[in-house]
Amino acid sequence: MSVDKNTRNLEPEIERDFSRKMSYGSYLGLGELLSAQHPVSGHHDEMLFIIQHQTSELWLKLVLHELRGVRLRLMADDLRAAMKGIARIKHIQRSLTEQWSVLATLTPSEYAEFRGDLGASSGFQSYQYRAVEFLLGNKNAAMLEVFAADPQAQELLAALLEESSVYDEFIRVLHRRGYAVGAELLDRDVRQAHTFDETLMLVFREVYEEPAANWDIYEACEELVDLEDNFQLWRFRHLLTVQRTIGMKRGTGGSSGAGFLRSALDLTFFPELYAVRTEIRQG
Ligand code: HEM
Ligand SMILES: N[C@@H](CC(=O)c1ccccc1NC=O)C(=O)O
Repeated sequence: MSVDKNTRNLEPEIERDFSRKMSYGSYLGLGELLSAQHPVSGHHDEMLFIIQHQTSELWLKLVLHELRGVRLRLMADDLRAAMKGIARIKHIQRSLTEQWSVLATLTPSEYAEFRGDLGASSGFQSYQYRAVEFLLGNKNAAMLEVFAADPQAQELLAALLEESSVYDEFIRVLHRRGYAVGAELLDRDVRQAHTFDETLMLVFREVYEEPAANWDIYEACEELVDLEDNFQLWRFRHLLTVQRTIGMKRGTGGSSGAGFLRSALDLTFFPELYAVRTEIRQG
């Protein structure tokens, strides 16, 4: 069908009556989604700030959903299906990191006009962000305090704190495959952050020294490194955005600000997978 006067004719078969049928908007809950933006300052740029956070939270919701799926597939020893989930998460992470450039168009002067209206609210109170950290194995029970006024969020984090992480389950796959994973690691207190384990690093050295003999594990290890890399890139872009927007001011959430965020770059999910790089012996 050709276009006349730069106007497209609507084909007669196109559905028009949604009084009894599910429509695009009703399926997606757009009524709710698009009425959830409530600027408090009256400043033009606050809409950007709100939407940047809301889209990030939506993607975090999917990351959590996929991480739970990955954990289940690892429990079922289905490494290939687990890797499919990680591949998707990696794309979401790239999108989340890329999105910082939109917020970087907010100048310090513009932000200063409505920052005071944000009160004590801060991304530090993002329970989904914390849930992702927990699911990857960086548990921190002290984080739960912040959610005392939000019982649903606190319960979700309390439950995740008690559960095994994606990394715990990957380590169990290694054990079931016959790799020499230490018993202390298999019986570790999952409420604590995972910390460096020498025997696990030695298992990875075996894998990395003979990739062909350990192919799917080797591949999974590299996928996990990608995941941590991407997570750190997001943190770093957040730090840079914070520095260019509020400099060295304290955070609305009460922290020292940039210094506190920089210290998050020292956190690690899969320390043995980085340490093994130093240990690989030359052939
Ligand atoms: C101009 C933009 C932003 C500024 C100036 C900013 C600033 C800060 C600061 C200073 C903190 C430290 C906690 C505090 O004392 O408040 C923080 C934490 C945090 N922010 Fe932002 N932020 C910005 C945008 C965002 C966006 C778009 C997200 C996306 C969800 C986000 C998510 C977080 C998270 C998850 C934390 C906790 C990080 C951690 O525990 O290491 N922030 N932010
Ligand atoms: N912590 C930021 C405020 C902020 O960025 C923020 C405020 C409310 C909801 C989300 C936020 N984003 C990230 O921290 C600041 O100190 O300016």
